[in-house]
Amino acid sequence: MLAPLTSAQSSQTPVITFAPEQCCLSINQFHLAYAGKPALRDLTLDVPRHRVTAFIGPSGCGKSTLLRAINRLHDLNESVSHRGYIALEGQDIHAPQMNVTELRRRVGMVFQTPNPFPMSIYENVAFGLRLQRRLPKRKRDDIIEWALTSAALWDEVKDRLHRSAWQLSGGQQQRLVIARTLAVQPDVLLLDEPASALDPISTLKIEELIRNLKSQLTLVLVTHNMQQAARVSDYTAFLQNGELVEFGLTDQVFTNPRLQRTENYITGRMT
Ligand SMILES: Nc1ncnc2c1ncn2[C@@H]1O[C@H](COP(=O)(O)OP(=O)(O)OP(=O)(O)O)[C@@H](O)[C@H]1O
Repeated sequence: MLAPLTSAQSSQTPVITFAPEQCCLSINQFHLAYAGKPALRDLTLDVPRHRVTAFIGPSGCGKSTLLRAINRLHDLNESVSHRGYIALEGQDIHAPQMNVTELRRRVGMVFQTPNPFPMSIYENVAFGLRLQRRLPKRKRDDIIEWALTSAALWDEVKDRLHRSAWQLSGGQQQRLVIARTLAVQPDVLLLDEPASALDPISTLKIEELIRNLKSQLTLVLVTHNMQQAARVSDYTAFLQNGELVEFGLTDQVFTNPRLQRTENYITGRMT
């Protein structure tokens, strides 16, 4: 497990800092408002590389807003204003020289409802690759097999790659969407409640996949499911009212939270 450099905790500004070589995303005093109404309040948080970090907290606390901020999905929403700093591998994501298309390749995002495109399984995974660069077919096929294998889907679809993606089950569709994201080799995968629309067996497959993927990239998971956060994440950030309340090792946050507010949420005394 990564050892934080510093762990200074107060009820106002909990801060855990990782060494630069351990830190993938660095969020510093980040504030975001919709039409002037704050959704994230001066949030400071480091996301460690090659680990799973869970964002938990009551509905409306700002979890999805923070995920969307990390790959600049708010750019087209004119009502959004923000200040502060988010860095990916030390680079300010809002710097003028930041290429947003390249940022979104490096920071993939998977949503609650599986959203395969209306095309074949093969073409879904090839989609981002085709936008990115021209590849010889052999090379493209290799990447598609690698991405589907990484998403634990290859064995189930290898004989029907050219059938419609919409013929897959919901759980398979979600793994296909993850394969599509992996194919362009992101550094970070943001998962916004990726299993909440799935049955228990598909949910366990997604959880196993998340645990396995951290050897390849950094994962951030938004979930309402406390057991899921405890099962798959290494670190947990608890947000409330747009503020970071507590951040620490998942084992510590779940078994020995520092703050009463965290304990109340985790034990279901606050929803
Ligand atoms: N596009 C938007 N325009 C205006 N307000 C928004 C928008 N999206 C979110 N909000 C508001 O920002 C706050 C944070 O919302 P957000 O969706 O990030 O919370 P959340 O923690 O992800 O909630 P949930 O767990 O219910 O998905 C809420 O008050 C919400 O109403």
